[in-house]
Amino acid sequence: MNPIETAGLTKHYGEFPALRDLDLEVRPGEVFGFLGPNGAGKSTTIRLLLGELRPTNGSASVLGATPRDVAIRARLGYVPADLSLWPAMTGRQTLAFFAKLRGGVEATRISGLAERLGADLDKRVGELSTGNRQKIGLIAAFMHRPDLLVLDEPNAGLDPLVQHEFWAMMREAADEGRTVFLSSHTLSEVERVADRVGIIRSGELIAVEQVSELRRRRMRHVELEIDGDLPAAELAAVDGVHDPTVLPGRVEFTFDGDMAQLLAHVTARVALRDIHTTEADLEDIFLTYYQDAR
Ligand SMILES: Nc1ncnc2c1ncn2[C@@H]1O[C@H](COP(=O)(O)OP(=O)(O)OP(=O)(O)O)[C@@H](O)[C@H]1O
Repeated sequence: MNPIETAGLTKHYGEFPALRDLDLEVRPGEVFGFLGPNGAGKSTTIRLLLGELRPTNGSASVLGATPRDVAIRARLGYVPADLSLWPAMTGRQTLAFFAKLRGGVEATRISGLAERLGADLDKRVGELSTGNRQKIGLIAAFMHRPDLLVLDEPNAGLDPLVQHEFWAMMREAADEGRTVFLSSHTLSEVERVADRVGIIRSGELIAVEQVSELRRRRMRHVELEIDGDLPAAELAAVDGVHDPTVLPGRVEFTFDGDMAQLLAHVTARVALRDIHTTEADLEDIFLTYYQDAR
């Protein structure tokens, strides 16, 4: 049984379809990146998986149970997008409270995580900065070594050093056979830690890929300096050309096709003066998925 499985999972807010027909399998021991821009439906999916929302249609199974089953609570670690803690409690008191709910956590486990993240456990939570408060949320999610971690855009406000430590914590959890479901709108983050990525847009899952496959399909930015006219429509007709921009004496586009074929096509029409290519990053691949889906 996979730690997360959904079938036709759908959520409407009134008339508005925030999530449509989601079929998803997240496997044991993987970090699954759930990637999409603001408003794509990531938090809605997560709240359905946690039983905070009821689906309009379809179903979800989490750790082999229905999301509302309280028996799975202790095996879950959750960091919500809008983490709210008790402002008057210190980090230490907050974590002690959560530890109790989860049947106890060794003090050394908590202090070890606090040290890794540089968390201040003695300040009142209400007096902490956003990033420092987030660290308390992360410790609460990781400290009882849950089978499934559900993290909704968890790196909010974390500085780069802390982010690295947090990525290492996710990797370690997965290496121990636990599963991480990580929602993010940053492809570079997901690329670093995830094994597979699901890309969601306007409530629809548009692709699920191995990160290695995303990299293999990595695009290039191509810039051609030319003499003559090369209309965008003609360029767009070449296999692998995306988003051509035509400027005076220059055309630019992203490209994942056959370079020889491209050059033959171009030189048959205009004089080619220079070529610049740079490897596009995963953000561009991400955009391409969106464009393809549109
Ligand atoms: N309670 C609600 N009532 C009505 N519409 C909602 C509600 N919650 C979310 N939505 C809408 O559903 C869509 C998906 O929202 P959701 O919060 O799931 O997106 P998200 O991918 O998590 O975005 P973000 O990256 O900004 O957190 C958005 O268009 C949002 O405005």
